[in-house]
Amino acid sequence: MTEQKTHCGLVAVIGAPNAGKSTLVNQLVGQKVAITSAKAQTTRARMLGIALHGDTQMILVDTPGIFAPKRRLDRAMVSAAWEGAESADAVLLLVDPIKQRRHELEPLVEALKDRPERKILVLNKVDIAKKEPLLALAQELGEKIEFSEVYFVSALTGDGVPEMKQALADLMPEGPWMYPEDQVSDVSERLLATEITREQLYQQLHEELPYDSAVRPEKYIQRKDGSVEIHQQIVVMRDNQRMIVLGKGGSRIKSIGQAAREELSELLGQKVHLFLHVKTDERWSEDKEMFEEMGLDWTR
Ligand SMILES: Nc1nc2c(ncn2[C@@H]2O[C@H](COP(=O)(O)OP(=O)(O)OP(=O)(O)O)[C@@H](O)[C@H]2O)c(=O)[nH]1
Repeated sequence: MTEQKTHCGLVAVIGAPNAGKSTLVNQLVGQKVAITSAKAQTTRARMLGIALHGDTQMILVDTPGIFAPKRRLDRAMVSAAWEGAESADAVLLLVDPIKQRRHELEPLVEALKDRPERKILVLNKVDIAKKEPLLALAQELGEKIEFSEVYFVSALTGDGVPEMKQALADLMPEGPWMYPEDQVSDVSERLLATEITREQLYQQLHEELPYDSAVRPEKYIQRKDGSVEIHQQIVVMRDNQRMIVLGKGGSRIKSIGQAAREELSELLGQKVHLFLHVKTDERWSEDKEMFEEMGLDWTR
């Protein structure tokens, strides 16, 4: 019997905030591994999504949107993004043709153009974008960066994604798989659980909740009856934000907890008991321990 050769490689997904990177990674993996939201900069730490295609395993690095960093949290996010791109077998530049802003794209173009990795341009949101500006943008970017390929996709509907996935798989070098066949991400269930709560916070509070909030894992207990008990702390900077998260008579936090619990039960395939606590800590974004819990590097 001839042994079948496997392929394995790294694909970095780079793009401005809100371009749809997490949505694309979820689509390529075939299940939700990264949270998404209409609020920019939802993705914080670098995370891996693991996609399979035939005998090929692709390790997708979903990077936080790159922007001009000022605060420590932002700087840590940006450096996590570039570390993700290093030594990748392909770097995907994902662009939202509708909302892309010049000042967000420029630094990306500058940083990418001389990099040695194979670069692929992916124009996203074809489900809502008009064809003419889409082609013009592809041409404009193609003049600045040497892309080996260009794809037009909708990460949301999946349109164009299978063709792109096939092409990416073909680029991956021969080698053993780095992760077991059934593993879809490198994020622990404990951390994924906090991300699901954070997604609900964003979805239910929209612009009311500033970007300065975090969800920390407190306890994660597997119960003997097959269910899991999860305790998390929602940290905000100010007391009025705490009141917003709690809502009238605790109604908002209840609804956030309920939605997060339902989604987690489905993802984990077991019954979930979720306990959320809201805490005000105006200095959390200067807290080393919290940074490390979120998988970010404090020293940047
Ligand atoms: N119509 C449409 N919307 C999309 C598409 N892809 C992503 N979106 C939406 O765009 C928003 C941003 O998507 P995300 O996947 O969170 O974007 P991101 O690039 O990971 O964002 P950051 O975490 O801020 O870096 C969400 O509301 C998505 O539902 C698409 O192909 N079509």
